[in-house]
This record gives sequence, structure tokens and C-alpha cells, in this order.
Amino acid sequence: MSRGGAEAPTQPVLRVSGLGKRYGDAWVFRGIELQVEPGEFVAIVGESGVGKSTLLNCIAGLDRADAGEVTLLGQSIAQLPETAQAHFRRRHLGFVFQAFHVLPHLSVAQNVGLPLLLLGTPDDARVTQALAAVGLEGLGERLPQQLSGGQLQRVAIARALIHRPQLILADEPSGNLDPGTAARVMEALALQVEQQGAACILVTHSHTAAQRAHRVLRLTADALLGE
Ligand SMILES: Nc1ncnc2c1ncn2[C@@H]1O[C@H](COP(=O)(O)OP(=O)(O)OP(=O)(O)O)[C@@H](O)[C@H]1O
Repeated sequence: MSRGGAEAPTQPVLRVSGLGKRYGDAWVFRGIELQVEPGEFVAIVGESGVGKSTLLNCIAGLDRADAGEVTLLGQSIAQLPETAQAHFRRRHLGFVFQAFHVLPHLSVAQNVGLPLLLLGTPDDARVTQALAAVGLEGLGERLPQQLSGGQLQRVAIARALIHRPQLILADEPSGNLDPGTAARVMEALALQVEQQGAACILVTHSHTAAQRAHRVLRLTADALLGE
């Protein structure tokens, strides 16, 4: 809190303006506007194929938008040199992919600890904590092939949260999970939002998962509409 009674203005974690993506002449979406504040949990829903994963990928810079701008923590990402973009993403973003992208030759603990290692701040105690938070205590020494699909999904979530990113992008993180495990995974995401003040954008088909969010937005070809 600032002195003199006035609250310091908070900067949005994410601002998306006029965002568009096309393949050839066909636009997947365009004119997308979105602002997400620290501590906000936003769910994005919409029909299959409407472009939810593509939107998330454009926000993360994993896919190049064809129109508009993405501003993360006040920084227009496209204006940074490529290596600075990669570092910025590594530091501030946590991404849970639909396909887990777990590295097969690293142990579960090494996979989860990788973001910290890449940032030059390895921390085994935090890895142990992160595994426990998603119900994988004691499984750190295993290889990914020795885990079930639902357990792998939780490895991906622990890895996305371990460096306490300011923006978490989660693409169907509870898609392959039984209802109990899905609830636990959503709890881990919600905790990160509440306790660390992170912002989270969740793409989901699950009504139950969307209920955890503060705002539910429906993606159409030319807007994100409040539900
Ligand atoms: N490389 C590509 N070339 C052409 N079209 C593509 C390509 N990749 C994706 N698309 C199209 O872009 C659209 C958006 O796909 P996307 O995966 O973002 O949708 P989604 O809303 O996440 O779908 P789902 O809910 O089924 O996961 C789809 O219609 C898809 O066919």
C-alpha cells in the first residue's frame, strides 16, 4: 500500500487489443479485446474449433498473431528482440498445454524443477512442495513413462506454477482427469491466483472448471463475450 492513503494503480497483467489470427484468407478470429488484472481468474469457453487454443498460443507468443497487440505487464512483447521475448515468457508465464510436453528422459522432479533451473534459481524444496500441492508426493524420482495420464497432467501443472508466474495460461488442464483429480488440479490453480496474486486464463469445456473462475468469456469469431 502506498503512503498518503492513495492506492498505487495496478497495472493489468495482460492487455490484448484488436488481436486477429488467420490461416490463408480465413480468419480464425479477429478484433479480440481482453484485459486481465492481477489476481483474476478468467475462463474462456466456446465451440470446438473456434480458436481458444490458438488465442492462448498467440497470447503466449507460441503462435504469431496476424493483427493486434499483446501487452504483458506493460510490455508489448512483439517489440522485444527474440531472446528477450523468450526470457520474459520464461520468467512471467506458466503454460499448461493440452498435450503435456513433459520431457521423457528427465525424472518427474527434474521436469517440475526445469523452469527454476532455466532461471538460474534451482530449488529442490520448492519442487517437493509443488509435487505435494498436486498430490504427487513421493513420485519425484520416477520417469514420466511410469506415470498415468492424469498424473502426467499434474506434473505439467506443477511445472507451470513452480516459478510463481504472474500469468498462468491453462489449456484444458482438467481434460483427462477423473472428477476428484480435476477438482484438485483446479484447486492448485485457484490457490496460485489467491495466494500469489497471479492471473489465470483457463480454456475449458468443463462447466465445473469454469465455475471456479471470476469471469467466464465465450470466444466467437470477432469477440470475447461475457457469459
Ligand atoms: N495450421 C493450421 N492451418 C489451418 N487451420 C488451422 C491450423 N491450425 C488450426 N487451424 C484451425 O484453427 C481453428 C482453431 O483451432 P483451435 O485448436 O484454436 O480451436 P479450439 O477452440 O481450441 O478447439 P477445441 O475446443 O476443439 O480444442 C480450427 O478451426 C482449426 O481447424
